[in-house]
Amino acid sequence: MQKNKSVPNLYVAGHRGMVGAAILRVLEEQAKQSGQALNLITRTHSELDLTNQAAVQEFFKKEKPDQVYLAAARVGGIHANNTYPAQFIYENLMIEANVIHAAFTHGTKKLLFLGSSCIYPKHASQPMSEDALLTGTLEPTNEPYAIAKIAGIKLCESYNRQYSATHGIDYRSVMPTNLYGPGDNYHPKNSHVIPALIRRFHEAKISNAPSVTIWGTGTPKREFLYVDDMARASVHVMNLDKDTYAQHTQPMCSHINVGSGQDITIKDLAELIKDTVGYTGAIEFDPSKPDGSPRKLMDSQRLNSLGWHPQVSLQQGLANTYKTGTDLFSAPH
Ligand SMILES: NC(=O)C1=CN([C@@H]2O[C@H](COP(=O)(O)OP(=O)(O)OC[C@H]3O[C@@H](n4cnc5c(N)ncnc54)[C@H](OP(=O)(O)O)[C@@H]3O)[C@@H](O)[C@H]2O)C=CC1
Ligand SMILES: C[C@H]1O[C@H](OP(=O)(O)OP(=O)(O)OC[C@H]2O[C@@H](n3cnc4c(=O)[nH]c(N)nc43)[C@H](O)[C@@H]2O)[C@@H](O)[C@@H](O)C1=O
Repeated sequence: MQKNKSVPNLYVAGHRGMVGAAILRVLEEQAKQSGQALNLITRTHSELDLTNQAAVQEFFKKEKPDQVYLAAARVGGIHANNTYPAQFIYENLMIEANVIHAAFTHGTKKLLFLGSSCIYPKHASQPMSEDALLTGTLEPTNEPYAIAKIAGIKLCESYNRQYSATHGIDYRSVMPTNLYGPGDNYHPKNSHVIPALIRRFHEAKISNAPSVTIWGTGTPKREFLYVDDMARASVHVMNLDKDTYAQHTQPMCSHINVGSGQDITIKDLAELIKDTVGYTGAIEFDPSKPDGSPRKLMDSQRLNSLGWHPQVSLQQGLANTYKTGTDLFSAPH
């Protein structure tokens, strides 16, 4: 595609993932509505392994993106985090360090890093504000992933602190709550709870199974956000002017929460998904499986006060996801 030199080059890392693909949709929609050209840069994982420092440096030297959306990561639910902790900490640290340092080295002024609500302490007071970071012990099932995500925030903060005045860089971090939507990972064990349960209830409906088993006690509470709302938040935060962002993320131009503002027990979520799928059997619980954090509701008032609000309710989002989901059950992940 012919590049238009007068508009910025935007690199979306992880563009084939659930969030990266949604960010592309939002950028494309905004470009269409405004009539402006869009210079997108993308690479698949097999074209560019972001854990490879030399390859990442070469890529940034060649493409020199003006803006980077860093949505590539090793991602998974409670079982995957608990089973593959080395991959979760190593790959995420490498991806973040390589991309953020290469962005700085090759003149990228704006970067948005995607973290996660698991950065906050297991027993943080609810709702969790941005200031709860590093105030207590993390949830053990995902501590390695959380440590890597905290390192990503600190990379952005540190590069800003050292180089913002001299090099004009402006690296920001958003902390999404649990996300779901089209393009999710439906692996029976490694996925997050929503895609896992959509698949399990759907398969039980097809096979007329008498019951479906939910991991854990059903008592933990989670906050869920539809991925298109997350993508709109990402583009919104990237495009806030520097002074506005700095004023709202004092003292260190740090991270900002992105959540729906409402949470639900896993038991009630299971009932909702059961209804969405149209399954009529029973629900059972397996308390031998981990519950993880008891509650993870984020305080997203900072971002709300900056003009972003979620648009898609959990009921609507689940219905949209189920409509698009079943053909993805057999996708590799
Ligand atoms: N999903 C959720 O509930 C939440 C997600 N987040 C964060 O949002 C971001 C996006 O997550 P999501 O879209 O759900 O994740 P996905 O697993 O759907 O997508 C991740 C993407 O990153 C790519 N990727 C992974 N490793 C590498 C690598 N070494 N080199 C190049 N590309 C790589 C994957 O490519 P491939 O598939 O080919 O490996 C994939 O395109 C992540 O930072 C995640 O931590 C935060 C909170 C909740
Ligand atoms: C986004 C977030 O995701 C992970 O943390 P998590 O919030 O624990 O996410 P989860 O979706 O896997 O589980 C939520 C709850 O749901 C229960 N649950 C029931 N039945 C199933 C089930 O079948 N699959 C899964 N995965 N969970 C189930 C499960 O026991 C837990 O109580 C981390 O990767 C973390 O690092 C992170 O960032």
